Amino acid sequence: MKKKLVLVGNGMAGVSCIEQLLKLAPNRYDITIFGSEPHPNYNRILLSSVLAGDADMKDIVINDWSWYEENHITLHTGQTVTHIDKDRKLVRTDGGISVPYDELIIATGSLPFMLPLPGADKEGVIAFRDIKDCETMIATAKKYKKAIVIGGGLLGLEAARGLLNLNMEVSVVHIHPYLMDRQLDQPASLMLQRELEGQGMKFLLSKNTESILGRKRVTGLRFTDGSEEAADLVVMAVGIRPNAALAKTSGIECNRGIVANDFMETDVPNIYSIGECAEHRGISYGLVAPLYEQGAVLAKRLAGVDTQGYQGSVVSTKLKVSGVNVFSAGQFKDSSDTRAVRLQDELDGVYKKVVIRDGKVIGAVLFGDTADGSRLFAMIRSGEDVTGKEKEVLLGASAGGSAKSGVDLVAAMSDDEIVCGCNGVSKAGIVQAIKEKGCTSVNEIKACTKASGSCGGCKPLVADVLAYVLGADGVTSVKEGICGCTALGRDEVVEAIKRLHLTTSKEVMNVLEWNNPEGCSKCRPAVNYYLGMVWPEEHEDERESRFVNERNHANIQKDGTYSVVPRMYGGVTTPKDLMKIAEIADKYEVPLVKMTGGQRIDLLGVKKEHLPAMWADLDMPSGYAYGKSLRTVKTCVGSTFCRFGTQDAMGMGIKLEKKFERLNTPAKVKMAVSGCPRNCAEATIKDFGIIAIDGGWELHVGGNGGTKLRGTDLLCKVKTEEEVLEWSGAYLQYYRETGKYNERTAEWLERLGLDTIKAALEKPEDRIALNERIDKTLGLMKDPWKEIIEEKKLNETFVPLT
Ligand SMILES: Cc1cc2nc3c(=O)[nH]c(=O)nc-3n(C[C@H](O)[C@H](O)[C@H](O)COP(=O)(O)OP(=O)(O)OC[C@H]3O[C@@H](n4cnc5c(N)ncnc54)[C@H](O)[C@@H]3O)c2cc1C
Ligand SMILES: NC(=O)c1ccc[n+]([C@@H]2O[C@H](COP(=O)([O-])OP(=O)(O)OC[C@H]3O[C@@H](n4cnc5c(N)ncnc54)[C@H](O)[C@@H]3O)[C@@H](O)[C@H]2O)c1
Ligand code: SF4
Ligand code: FES
Repeated sequence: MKKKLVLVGNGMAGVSCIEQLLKLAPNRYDITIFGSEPHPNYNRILLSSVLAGDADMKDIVINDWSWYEENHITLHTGQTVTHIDKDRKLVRTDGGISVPYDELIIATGSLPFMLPLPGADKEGVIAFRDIKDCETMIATAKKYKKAIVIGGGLLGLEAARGLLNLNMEVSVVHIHPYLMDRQLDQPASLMLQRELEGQGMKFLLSKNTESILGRKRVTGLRFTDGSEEAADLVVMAVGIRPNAALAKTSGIECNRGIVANDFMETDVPNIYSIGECAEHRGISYGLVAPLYEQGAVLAKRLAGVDTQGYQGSVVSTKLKVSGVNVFSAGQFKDSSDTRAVRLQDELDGVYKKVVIRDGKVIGAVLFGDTADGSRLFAMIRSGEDVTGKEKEVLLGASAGGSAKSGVDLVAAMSDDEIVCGCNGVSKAGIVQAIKEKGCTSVNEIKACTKASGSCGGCKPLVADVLAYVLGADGVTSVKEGICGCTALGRDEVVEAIKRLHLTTSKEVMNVLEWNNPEGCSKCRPAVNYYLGMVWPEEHEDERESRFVNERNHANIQKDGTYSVVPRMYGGVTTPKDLMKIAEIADKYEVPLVKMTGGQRIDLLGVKKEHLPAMWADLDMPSGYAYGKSLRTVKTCVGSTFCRFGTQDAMGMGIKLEKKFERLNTPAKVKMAVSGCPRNCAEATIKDFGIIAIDGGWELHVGGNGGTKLRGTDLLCKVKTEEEVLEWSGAYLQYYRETGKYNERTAEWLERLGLDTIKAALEKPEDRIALNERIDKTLGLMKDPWKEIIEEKKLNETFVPLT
């Protein structure tokens, strides 16, 4: 007769343990699982993605109903185990079911901590823990406008991002002065705050909530400093508590969590505990990686396979908010016995910190560029001595000046480096699955190894390992929709817009059966761009689909003020314009005037209400320093003044900027013109760089000077200025027509390949046709501020910040 194994808690840790056990000893137990929730086992982590519109509820099921059947597991959903009878060895549920056990696993997870505030029981006050909470938020967003998230940790920020995507106005209330204080130090936290403010999130920092206002339903919060903030929805994300009540009332030893030894055994024979409810060596974890390790140990124990036992885990975290790269691992705070190596680049928004004690890396924080995360995490785990190499450790992939990415990064990784942190899968594990099991796609790797199956953050790295082993052509790419609202990719959406003559986002989303009819913050700006690109005359730009900076035609700064950058073609100005700018800076008491990297003047710290009047006084075109558009054409003085110059770089730059200003492009575009190969305008790190040579010009493409440094490739050499304009027009239009929204030219070029692009532009008739299309679009572009001021549409069109 088989032994009876009962699992209480149908969640991530418990079921993962059962999966392992079935592999090790498929016929050893009769298994029964109880779960309070009415669902089969699902990926709780991806609730953030569901809320953000990047995944569907059906995508997050890990094991569907049939899995239980196929493995002969008796599943009782919607049943909460309320009592464990240790003497008679049976469990009882609130629904009256009673089941005997030989072995019992308690994996009841955590409960969200609800602040015991007056009014916390009002309608509209919820946590973010399960499918029900997620559905409540989605439904609330259809009816109400304003949400407050209490808690600026991982969960709070992911909830806030999701609610923004659902078109709610979102404020995050945080008790400390810095966000994610449990994972980040102050500089990284400030950079994160700035980035999220740019995405439209509002923060109320150092705020302690005193009570929740409203009669039946919440209407707002009152803080201990006396201030109040309105809200139709309050989401509490202030941490979790191990759900140990069942164990406690059943006489099993508990502290904060259920006390378990290295073999996940409680103090009662045949009763084990794993997951967030368990406490191992004084620690209850709140991330899946350690919980899966605990499950693997217990599976071995129950299968009778030798194990060293669970030794505890060092954890690493990544925030799952699109467009934000944050990584934190180990002990990242400074103390008297630690030293830290730091790198901070405010221009590119990159911050890296590595904390060292006794010659060993013990913690790291990365913001902006997290490519080194897995390498640093491997060092923290291995405890290798890095004495004398501390700076190399910090610079890592970017040592030597050129940041490694993609396949190069994989090549530099050691075999035991972890690729998937959630599931503990190393590079060697993935390489083995490719070579021995014939995996050719990320999905197949997921099925074989579990890598990428939890938070999904490692998907790009798994894809890079595939490309490293199989070469780019050997990898089967799986079709991915442009966001969770649709399964259609970029090309299919653009093709449908053309074929079905769709001219508004509403039409696109209705006709193509978006599963979220309103779209989300990922697809709305993308669809708006594609429509404008395909139908420049018919499509009316949908301002509400644009990001906040583009809606307000200015760059929001970290303190809520704006920056104003007037257009200065080719970086050339006049004394008259300079005097005007100086007078206006003085008149509006602009706190800071600064030159930008693109040779423009930036007036920083401008109050929102001063923007229209300032632009009216300036009477200069907008510099588009905020837009997915041509930003600047940087020039050197060229032959006009420089003794080395062979061509008129400034003149060429001015012509280009006048031609392409205001053009909508998939992502920002930067240009530069140098008057000779000395290349003082740094044209070889621009999207389109022009370098004068004897008797003509070289046209360089696909450069990027940001976090992912990329030098340009030579497109061609031409003789005349007219040819420069013709090739650049054709190139930009080809990028506009084939680029994915948000894809810089450097990524686009790598995706398409230089040869494809050259072939598309090679024939004069193709270049002429592309130029005709770009000219049509350019002819329709208007200066936004001029339009606002002239048409006196100020109050209607100037959307206040959300
Ligand atoms: C929105 C969100 C995003 C997250 N993102 C990440 C991330 O990116 N990375 C990461 O590592 N972690 C993340 N986490 C944390 C991760 O989801 C948890 O660490 C993990 O789910 C814990 O697994 P568990 O099995 O211990 O608990 P759970 O998954 O909570 O499972 C416990 C289950 O037991 C059930 N249960 C409780 N008591 C009883 C009872 N008496 N009888 C029957 N059933 C019972 C519960 O209803 C629940 O379904 C996230 C969590 C949330 C909420
Ligand atoms: N990407 C990820 O890895 C991820 C995402 C979501 C959730 N999770 C996990 O889920 C669990 C819950 O996440 P969490 O963010 O709630 O927990 P947390 O403990 O990490 O963060 C809670 C935050 O709330 C703040 N806080 C506490 N009291 C407050 C108050 N009265 N007012 C305002 N702020 C207050 C704390 O300072 C803290 O920063 C954690 O274990 C977390 O690791 C992980
Ligand atoms: S790139 Fe050549 S022309 Fe231009 S400033 Fe430098 S040396 Fe002079
Ligand atoms: S790192 Fe989370 S799924 Fe791989």
